[in-house]
Amino acid sequence: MNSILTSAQMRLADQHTIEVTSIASIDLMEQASSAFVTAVMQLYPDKNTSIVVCCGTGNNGGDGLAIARLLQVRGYDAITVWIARFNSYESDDFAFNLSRLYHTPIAVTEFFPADQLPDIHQHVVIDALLGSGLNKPLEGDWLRMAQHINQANRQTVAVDIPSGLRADGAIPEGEYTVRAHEVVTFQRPKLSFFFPESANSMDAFQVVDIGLDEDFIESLPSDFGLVEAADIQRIYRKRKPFSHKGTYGHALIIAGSTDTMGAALLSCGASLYSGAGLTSACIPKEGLVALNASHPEVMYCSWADLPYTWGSFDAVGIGPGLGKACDNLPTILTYSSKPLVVDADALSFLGGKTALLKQLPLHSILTPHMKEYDRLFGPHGNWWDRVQSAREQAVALQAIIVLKNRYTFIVLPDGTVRINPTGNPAMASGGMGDVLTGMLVSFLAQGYDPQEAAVLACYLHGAAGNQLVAAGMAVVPASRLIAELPRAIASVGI
Ligand SMILES: NC(=O)C1=CN([C@@H]2O[C@H](COP(=O)(O)OP(=O)(O)OC[C@H]3O[C@@H](n4cnc5c(N)ncnc54)[C@H](OP(=O)(O)O)[C@@H]3O)[C@@H](O)[C@H]2O)[C@@H](O)CC1
Ligand SMILES: Nc1ncnc2c1ncn2[C@@H]1O[C@H](COP(=O)(O)OP(=O)(O)O)[C@@H](O)[C@H]1O
Ligand SMILES: [K+]
Repeated sequence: MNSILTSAQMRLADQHTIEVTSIASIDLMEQASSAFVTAVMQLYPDKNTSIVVCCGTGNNGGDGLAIARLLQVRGYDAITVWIARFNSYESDDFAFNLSRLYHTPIAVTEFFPADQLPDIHQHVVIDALLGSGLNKPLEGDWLRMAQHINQANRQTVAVDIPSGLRADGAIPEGEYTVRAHEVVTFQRPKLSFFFPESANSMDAFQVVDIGLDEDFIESLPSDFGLVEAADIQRIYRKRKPFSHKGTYGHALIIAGSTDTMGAALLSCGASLYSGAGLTSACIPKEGLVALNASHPEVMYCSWADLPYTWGSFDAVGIGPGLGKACDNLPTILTYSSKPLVVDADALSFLGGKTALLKQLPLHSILTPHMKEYDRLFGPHGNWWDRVQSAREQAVALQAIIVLKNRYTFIVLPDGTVRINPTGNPAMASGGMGDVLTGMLVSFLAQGYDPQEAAVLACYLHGAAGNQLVAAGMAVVPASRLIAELPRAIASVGI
């Protein structure tokens, strides 16, 4: 897992690297700038590309100056530098890099507050105005400069972070930032990149290694970690040669109603294709023909039989398309001591029912999307607040909260958060969450503990979607994703 640092921790890592490895801070800036330039050269290999580098006077601006020089050394001849001299401050490394720039043919123009900014004719803008040192919203000349860059509507690449975007904390609605097509960020992604509000500031990011001390970074206490393929390799257990259906557990999906039987079928299919030894469906009887036609492997369990058969299930999920039958949830909670997966209608049913929420078996998995989350725990004005609230709720309920979005936040009972990187907009269609629920129940049934099951299911769900997009699909229906699950699992190990 890749820990994600706050900007204060990033500064610590910066200082630590300088002290321990005896690298001078100016050389660290050079390493960062060189890594940035390598990324830019891949984005714009044509060395005739005209580029304007817009620099502040702190270390982000210092990076910008070094980037301009290094691009020129690597053969890019159409480089212009603008410096925003909007106050008297300049960092030492900025000043040093400015003196280096005067030995090059690069044209440097400094803008003071009263100056008019010329039109931007260049093909690419490199945004090095402000970085992780941002401590207030853009205003005055800084705001005008950011607006000028955005209005030029050129290809914009931000150094470390789009100027004006904060690295962590709530992103207030309407906060103005430079709008970057690509962010080349140093060493670790910034936490704010994973919040939907950052979509106003950036389309994509890539992380470049600038040589900070990785052991030190990983030793810092971090509440947020990015799930990596290596985590999935570590968690996933290969199927054994002498195993049989009993080895992989019995999953029960309680779902569906007359009008929403498809949700139940999708969950059951996902359980089956994720490898549960047996999958049973507790659905309204009128869904049986459809169930047998779509997934003949799945068995049926009636509501009347549930109290007697409950002990035979290794994991239970409840909620997709369940409708009115949610009224049975209080009874179900009296049966269960094992963790449940609670989704969709069952989550809405639990909204505001604090006493019932507290009856959930320990380490149950709740899988709300944003609206379901707010229905459960009250409205939140932004994603930062929602995630902080989910951390408190996960600790209070000793539950795992899978807060679904482009980047799903898997919030663990100790209040720490795992961020799932996989998935894509081709998956943004109805039924996708029902598939995730089936996968979660399946992995629980196979004996993964709830935290492992949550990480595994979210990662493989998105990985299956990514595989289908890579194979040429622009849209991925949920039923198609199910069929891809075995291949996504195979990519981890057969
Ligand atoms: N950490 C690392 O690993 C490495 C980091 N590196 C680079 O350093 C960057 C961080 O640099 P940094 O700390 O000098 O801050 P930076 O963003 O340039 O701001 C400077 C000054 O701006 C001011 N200011 C703030 N907000 C403002 C606003 N809204 N409007 C107006 N002014 C505002 C504020 O001054 P104040 O207002 O407090 O007087 C602040 O002091 C980082 O993003 C990366 O690019 C790499 O070189 C090497 C490795
Ligand atoms: N743009 C996207 N990028 C990544 N994952 C997505 C995207 N859109 C949807 N998903 C995933 O699809 C699922 C949607 O869940 P949900 O909204 O509950 O769907 P439904 O209720 O229709 O079954 C979540 O797991 C979410 O992470
Ligand atoms: K920047």
